[in-house]
Amino acid sequence: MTATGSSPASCAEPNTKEAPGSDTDIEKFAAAEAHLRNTTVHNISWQGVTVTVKDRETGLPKTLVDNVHGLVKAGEICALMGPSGSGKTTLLNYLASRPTHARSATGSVHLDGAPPPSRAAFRALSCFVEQEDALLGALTVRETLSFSARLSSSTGAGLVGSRGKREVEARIDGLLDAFGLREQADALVGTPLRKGISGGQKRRLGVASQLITSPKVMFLDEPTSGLDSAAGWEVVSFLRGVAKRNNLIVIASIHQPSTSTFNLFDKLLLMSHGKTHYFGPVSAVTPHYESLGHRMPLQVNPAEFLLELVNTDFAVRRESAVQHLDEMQLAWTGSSTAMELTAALAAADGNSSGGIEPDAAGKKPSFLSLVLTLLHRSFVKSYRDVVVYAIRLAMYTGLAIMAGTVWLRLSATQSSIQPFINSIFYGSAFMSFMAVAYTPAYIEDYMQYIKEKRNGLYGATAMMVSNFLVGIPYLFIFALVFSSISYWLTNFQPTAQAFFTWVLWVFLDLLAAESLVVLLSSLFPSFVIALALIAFANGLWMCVNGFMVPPDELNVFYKYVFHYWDYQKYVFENMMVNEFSERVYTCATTVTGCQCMWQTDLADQCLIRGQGILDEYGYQPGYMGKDVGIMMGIVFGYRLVAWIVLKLKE
Ligand SMILES: Nc1ncnc2c1ncn2[C@@H]1O[C@H](COP(=O)(O)OP(=O)(O)OP(=O)(O)O)[C@@H](O)[C@H]1O
Repeated sequence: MTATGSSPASCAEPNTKEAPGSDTDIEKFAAAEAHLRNTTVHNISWQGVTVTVKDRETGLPKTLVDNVHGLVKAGEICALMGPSGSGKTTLLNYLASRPTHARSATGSVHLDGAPPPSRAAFRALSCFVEQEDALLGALTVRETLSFSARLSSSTGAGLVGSRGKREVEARIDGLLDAFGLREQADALVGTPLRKGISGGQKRRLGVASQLITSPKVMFLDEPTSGLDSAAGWEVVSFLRGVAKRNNLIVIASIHQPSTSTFNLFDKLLLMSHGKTHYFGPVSAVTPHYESLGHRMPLQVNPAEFLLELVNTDFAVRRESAVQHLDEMQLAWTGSSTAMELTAALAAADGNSSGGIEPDAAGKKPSFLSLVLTLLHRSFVKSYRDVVVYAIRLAMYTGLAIMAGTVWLRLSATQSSIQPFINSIFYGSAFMSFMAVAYTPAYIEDYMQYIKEKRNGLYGATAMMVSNFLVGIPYLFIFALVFSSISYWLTNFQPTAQAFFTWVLWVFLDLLAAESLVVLLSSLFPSFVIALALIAFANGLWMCVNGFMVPPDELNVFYKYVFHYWDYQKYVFENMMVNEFSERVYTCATTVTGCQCMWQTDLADQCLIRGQGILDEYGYQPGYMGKDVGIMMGIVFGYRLVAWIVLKLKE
């Protein structure tokens, strides 16, 4: 194993730092990185990888990756490079055993010359770092690693149970040091409202959090995209250090690395139009092209030079450019480097020691332990990230003050009856509507879930259960705060029982509204689309809940298609029953005598029995238990469909 961290050459990059991976580094990190050491997988090889999709436009087969071979040994870091659309991500997904959305995908991927015993075994031995690695902004750097360890399907959780917390802490400290994040350990990752660590540090944290599960093979999709050259160099340099010290295999697609970042890689797979144009040592790529008559000018970034050579997108005369590209590709297949690769592949297959099984050390955490860890993580996020609940609490408090002061101290007279009804409708509908503010926080959790699901950490059930449970106390607090202010200011029926019944219905309203947000945001995890759909759904529920058009008047389509499973119907109906079923209102007295707008059995006493108002809507008391059951059913239904959506997206 060599330790040759290159120093950066360009002046835009830190030239005082040395890339980790030196002999002193190996000693320094020996103990802290013991868990990362790869003694199991000696190489990964792939042969004849061909991925074909159904062309979106023509419907005809389109080959994205065409008969690609390669071999990367333990301790090597390989760059997958090529112009945009050359098939890098597709190949990376195929190698990492992830979905490629292909019509057909063929070819073999071997570990130490033999196919892995199963997809699950391969995944346990490897990890994939996404291009936009989702991190939770409200967690600190150390917490991010700690939760990854606790959720991890291999070693992390096993350690928490068996070898203890200290061992996990030691691993986390080791990773913080290895990725230069020790000083940021207690810094927040960063939310839109609270600045956190830099983009490069986030990327390093994303890589480190995948390493906590001790993978032997790492796949990274453009780990430097969106970073400046200095930050990009640091990411690859730290990665190289860890790979060298621990004999890991690293394969990373990379867009346009700077010279010094490019030189950190040991091997290069250069692709264009899905085909291999070069696979071999980085140091031999310029000689290869020189032998084809393409001398690299001095002072030119080799990566840029190579990308320009194999890119036909901007060619003035495209046909001749494509023809020239084909000739270069043909020249590669006949080159000595290609022959060496063929021989190395044959040797690797010849030395096969049978399928490699992942270490048995790590146990999968139990479902309960996963849910508790997710609850803990969501709880930390809930009180630290104001977007999750604090802003909503402020909003609901503002809404309560506004509603309470607009409908201020209504009296039990007939002129207050319509304002009472309006207030009931407005409060319940608006509370539901404002649940839309939960969308960004949920989409962040969703993205995190997708990433962690792909890495085999936990599934849809653990996600849905923990998400549901963590919201309950907050929603109850919202309901209590909103009701405590608006109920008494408005002067709804002033009894404790009526008040707590009211709180219950506001709580159920919020529970259903948040479940609707979860469902629609799971279906369309894009803020704008989810927002539009949630607003539309709320608009629909408001129209058909019985306030705008009394249920008996509602046309049959809306009544039978939407009204009965509109959760706002049950909230509105029960709040109306709560206010009117046991209250009596005075009629107006004029010079001509008593004038009652609602005629009830109390008209001769110049009073209106509240039930008379309920009769107009067809509402009767005594159905609260049943209606609570229906509300729970609707909440459960939303969650169930959201769970199915998450399952299908797996
Ligand atoms: N079903 C499809 N029909 C047509 N083209 C497709 C289809 N699926 C993928 N492609 C195209 O195939 C090409 C290969 O995609 P891939 O993401 O693997 O390339 P890439 O080299 O990683 O590109 P980039 O560097 O831009 O991420 C892209 O141009 C993509 O748009």
